[in-house]
Amino acid sequence: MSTVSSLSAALCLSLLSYWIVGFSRRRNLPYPPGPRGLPIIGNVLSMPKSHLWLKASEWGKDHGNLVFVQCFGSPLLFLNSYEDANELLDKRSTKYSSRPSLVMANELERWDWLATTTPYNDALRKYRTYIHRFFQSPEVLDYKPLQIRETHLLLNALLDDPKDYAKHVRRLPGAVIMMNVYGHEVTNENDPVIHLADETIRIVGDVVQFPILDLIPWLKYIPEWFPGGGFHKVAREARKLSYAVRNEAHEQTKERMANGDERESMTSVLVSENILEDGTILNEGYISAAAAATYLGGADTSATTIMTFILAIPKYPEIQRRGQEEIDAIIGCNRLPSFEDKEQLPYVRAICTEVLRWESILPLIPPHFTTEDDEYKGYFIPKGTTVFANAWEMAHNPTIYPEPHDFKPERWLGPHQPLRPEKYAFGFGRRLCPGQNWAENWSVFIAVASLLAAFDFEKARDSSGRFIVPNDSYDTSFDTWPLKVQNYTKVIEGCILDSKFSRCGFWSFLSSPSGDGVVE
Ligand code: HEM
Repeated sequence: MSTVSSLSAALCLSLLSYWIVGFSRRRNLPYPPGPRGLPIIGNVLSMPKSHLWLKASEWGKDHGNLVFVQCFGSPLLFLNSYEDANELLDKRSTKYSSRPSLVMANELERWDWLATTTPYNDALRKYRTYIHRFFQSPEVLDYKPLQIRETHLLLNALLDDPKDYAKHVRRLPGAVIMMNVYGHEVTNENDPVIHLADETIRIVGDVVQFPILDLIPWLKYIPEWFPGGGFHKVAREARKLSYAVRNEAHEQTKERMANGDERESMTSVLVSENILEDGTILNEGYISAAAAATYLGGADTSATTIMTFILAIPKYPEIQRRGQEEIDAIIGCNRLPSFEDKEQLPYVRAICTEVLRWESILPLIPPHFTTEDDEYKGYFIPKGTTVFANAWEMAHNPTIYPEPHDFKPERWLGPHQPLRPEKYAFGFGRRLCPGQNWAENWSVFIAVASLLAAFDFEKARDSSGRFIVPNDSYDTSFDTWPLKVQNYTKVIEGCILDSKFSRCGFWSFLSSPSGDGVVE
């Protein structure tokens, strides 16, 4: 079949689905407002290549907080306000908790086992139960000492090699998660398990190259030799990776267990509990999928949060000073912060909260998908609508947060605080991030408090001694068009800090081999 006839067939199919959606619409209720689209293709031409959240905010200015668009008959709804997201995604989560089907990612590359892309089904409920059990509170795995140890390793690495700060920061959550999930110890920067997982994150991000397949799913049938069939090769490579990332570290954990060399982890506990008399493991596929999804969901997001702190702090020396004064007054100079200090460090906690708001780590919450028709505020929301909560717009609404682009921890002090970013930054309803507690309450806090305690951050200078303006653009790493799940990863390129290790003389014990954070 020629390309032209393929496209005509695809357009006919799209027209049909457009017609079906229109037909099933309840005649007495309109769709929510939105920009006018063209026949058949709808709003496809208005969809930006990146930063869809900004476009959704812009549409919101003209059409209100609910914005409805269509792409080739597929309905998309943007929720620009927390109230609407809370009402639909939290309170009506029975209807709003699935995920849209992704042709390239799920069908061809076989990432369908990944929690973030799985529809709301039994497998997802299993994954979430597992992750919750081990990550929701530190009681099961007692991950706090490990977080402290890895944070101290980060401080040491920054001391030795401040220029590579991004690499050191990235290691921190990755190493803790690998230990929690597999009992795998990350000993150096060339760790093969981390390398495989990071490669996976990159490849999943590359799905963006083939948006057309999600728009016109029928195109997946064109053969590899046919013009435009290059996606088959990419999908083949990705399938290998999908298999490897789910199974390799899992198998290594089983090997360690067989050799009596296991360290307690999510995988080792679940495998032991599910082993049958004949040696097979009940639910093994779910166990390996949940474990792999944990790293993929938690490493980049947590690292980006800490990087955002490092980006903010040299721009606001006054905030750095105030945070350090609080730490010095409460903790003094003889030890580094511990989790027990958290209650007594309100300003440091306020910095962590502002980090979560200031540069929304996931500006568009990964899309939810409706599994039933719904009515809301007099509008009709059809089954099969892809729903995006626009966390960026929620976090930068000037009526809630005056001067929203400024980094102001003070917002989070005192009795009358605005809407807290935890309410939307970790998503909604039945898809709420299962790593929220691990990240927010433990990992990010201890990293921020320890970095403040140990370092003075300031902008680097050029050879003439002038401050270099940090490059604060974020990389978008995971981006599935037209769904545009944008997940910032690497934050700052080029210079950002001269970490002056002048604070309290902590260097004397940090650079000691134990790095245990207590001055002898
Ligand atoms: C500051 C760090 C983090 C942020 C900002 C964050 C944010 C999010 C968001 C917005 C979602 C989508 C929720 C939704 O669809 O409504 C999500 C899902 C998810 N997160 Fe996190 N996350 C973070 C850390 C973590 C950590 C540490 C883990 C693992 C321990 C993790 C594992 C997951 C998983 C597995 C999902 C998929 C859940 C599902 O689709 O049902 N995340 N996260």
